[in-house]
Formats: sequence, structure tokens, C-alpha cells
Amino acid sequence: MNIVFDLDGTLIDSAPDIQAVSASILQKLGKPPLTLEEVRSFVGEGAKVLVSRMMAARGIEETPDAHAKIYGDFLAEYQFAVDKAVFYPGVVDAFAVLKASGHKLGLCTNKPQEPARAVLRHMGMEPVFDAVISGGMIDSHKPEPDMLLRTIEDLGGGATLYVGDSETDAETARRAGVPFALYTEGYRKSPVEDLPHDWLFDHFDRLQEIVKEAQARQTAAQ
Ligand SMILES: O=C(O)COP(=O)(O)O
Ligand SMILES: [Mg+2]
Repeated sequence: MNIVFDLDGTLIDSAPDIQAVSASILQKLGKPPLTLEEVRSFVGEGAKVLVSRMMAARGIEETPDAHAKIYGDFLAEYQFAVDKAVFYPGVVDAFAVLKASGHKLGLCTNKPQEPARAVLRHMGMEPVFDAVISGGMIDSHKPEPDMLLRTIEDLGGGATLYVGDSETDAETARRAGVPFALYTEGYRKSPVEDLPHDWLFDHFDRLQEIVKEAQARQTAAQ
């Protein structure tokens, strides 16, 4: 089956890199940096939303021009911010196991294309995915279902499990009608019971089992 992953807060903890970019931008504006906690709570709906939240948190008035300027400066640095990213425990082994079992793997992230491509390259993840859809590639973003549906289409269609960490991912899966496994150690803000999900897991060594269950459900439904 297809397994489609979210990126930030699901496969990698990229908050320290994003914090560094935001600190550099805010410093130029004479403002204190964001805390890691703030960054984690601002990620998940793409960089434009993140910049809006950053501006609000530091009392910078959000006119369209001010946002466009700060977003442009943010993006210019974002693609070089890869050094601090780390995989969550068990992710690399899970890729190997799932690929060896013949599953197709996809990535569906709201992270903009350039920084997404840069971090995939930096972490050696490029060969892992059979399809990648990142922020700005289509005219819609999660939690709208289109990015996920497009990723599935690019994988050739068929039964799919979506794996993500946030409110945005749970809602995307619900709207797309795709079974959803919620990784609980990412950037989620609400209690797990408030997020629609089919499975919960806190370590990637559980994922293979979840994929088997998803396949069994899919077979039973046919
Ligand atoms: O909001 C972002 O830019 C990161 O998004 P992701 O959680 O969809 O990878
Ligand atoms: Mg995420």
C-alpha cells in the first residue's frame, strides 16, 4: 500500500532550524527570538502562517506589505536552515522496513518547496520517496485535502495510510477520506482525543504493525 508522511514534527524535528531563522529575522527587527516551544506551536500550516504567528507574537503589525517583506526575508534564509534537524527515533529503520516490504512512500508537507528539498537532500531522504508534494506546488495547502490527494495520485493511486503529527494532518486525512496514523511526539497542540485518527503511535517501531492493520482493514472492506 502507499504510506504518505508529513515532514515537520513527524519524520524530523526541524524546530531548532526554524527557530534559528526566526531569530535572525527578528534580530534585524530589534525583537527577541522565538522560543522553541513557540516555534513548535507555530509550525504545521506552512511558512506564511508561521510568519504571521511570529509577527503577532512579537507585536509586529501585520500589513500585507510588512508580511510580504518579512516572509521574503524568512524564505531566503529558510532553505539553508538544515543543520539542526534530527530524525525522530526509529524513522530511518521504518523507511528501510517499509520499502523492503514493497510499500510506496510519499511525502506531503506544507513546508515550502526550497527548504523542503534542501532538508530532504541534507538528511539523505531524497531516494526514500516515490512522490513529494510540498508547499506551493499546487494552489492549495493542508488541511485542504488536495495536496494529500495529489500525492496519492502521483504514487499511482490505491490504498493509502497517511502519517502525521498535527491538527492540520488529522483534518487533511479526514477531508481526503484517508486512514490516519497520528504520531504523538511531534508538534500537536490539542489532546490526542480531540484529533480524528485511526491509530496513535509514539515510536516508529510501531508503524509496521499499523501498516499491516491498515492493509487488513482495506482488504476486509473490499
Ligand atoms: O508548516 C510547515 O511549514 C511544516 O509543515 P508540515 O508539518 O506539513 O511538514
Ligand atoms: Mg507536521
